[in-house]
Amino acid sequence: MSLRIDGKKISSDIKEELKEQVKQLKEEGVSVCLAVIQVGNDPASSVYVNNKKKACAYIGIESQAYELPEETTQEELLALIDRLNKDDHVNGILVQLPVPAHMDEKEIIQAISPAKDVDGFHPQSVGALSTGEPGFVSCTPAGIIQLLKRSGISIDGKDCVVVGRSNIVGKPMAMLLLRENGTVTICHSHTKNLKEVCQRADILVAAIGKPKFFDESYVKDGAVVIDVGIHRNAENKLCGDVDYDKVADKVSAITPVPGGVGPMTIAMLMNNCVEAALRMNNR
Ligand SMILES: Nc1nc2c(c(=O)[nH]1)N[C@@H](CN(C=O)c1ccc(C(=O)N[C@@H](CCC(=O)O)C(=O)O)cc1)CN2
Ligand SMILES: [Mg+2]
Repeated sequence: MSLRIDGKKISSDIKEELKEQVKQLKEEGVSVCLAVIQVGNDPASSVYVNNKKKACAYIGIESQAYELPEETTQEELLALIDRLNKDDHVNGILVQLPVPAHMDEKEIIQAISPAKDVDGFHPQSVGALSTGEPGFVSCTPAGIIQLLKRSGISIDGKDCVVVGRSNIVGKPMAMLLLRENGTVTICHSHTKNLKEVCQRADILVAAIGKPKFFDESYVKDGAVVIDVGIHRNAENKLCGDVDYDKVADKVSAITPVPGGVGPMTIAMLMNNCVEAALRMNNR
């Protein structure tokens, strides 16, 4: 029997801890405020933005929602970000991704002040992660580290294989595992013998973006499997990059989809907002 890593439970524990911390900070006169910007009305994005607002309300973080029309120009969005960067009341700023095709995502991410970059997507935040300087860490990979730690899974000295090299998940994931003294391999579309590399993993992070790609032939007995994928089939049922039913019996621990990595993203966003307020108040 493998351990089913319960991201719902762990994220809810983290939110409880943050709620207590925010209550304490309020008593000391420190408030926490997150500005969430959505451009257009992509239905999935609207769900995520709504969940972020709900998490803020639960924890006691003020949220400011900016719901901008699809035809908003790059300049208009940059002007809003500039205004929020300069607003001392606002601790964290995020732009929900993806932005509409006519916008320049890179320029938008770079416009957010690194001090308020609670998504951890700014190049300065990414750079700080690799050099060990203080900075915000991308929420999904940070959440995965919490899932492992809070499940009593040690990373030190382990063979960690990350499949996927996106700026938001794969690359920061590799840096975080390295920071925890894992021996890290990053695989991608040009990797030769992907299966053999995955079979060596003590900890396999699947972020390839293909539904149920990883079956039991990719994992070694007793490995820990973290599934970052989220896919919806024709019947609206969710699945990950890992074929859970085929893999679960062979491994020591595995995250389900839904209810594994996904819920941690918002919990870690909330954590970064509190961290931003602490830093802005020199705590
Ligand atoms: N600015 C950002 N944009 C996007 C991010 C991000 O971190 N910052 N990540 C994703 C969307 N996202 C949060 O924004 C997100 C995705 C999924 C989940 C989640 O809890 N998933 C559930 C399933 C939910 C469902 O039913 O669809 C799970 O896996 O259990 C939370 C947040 C892209 N954009
Ligand atoms: Mg404040």
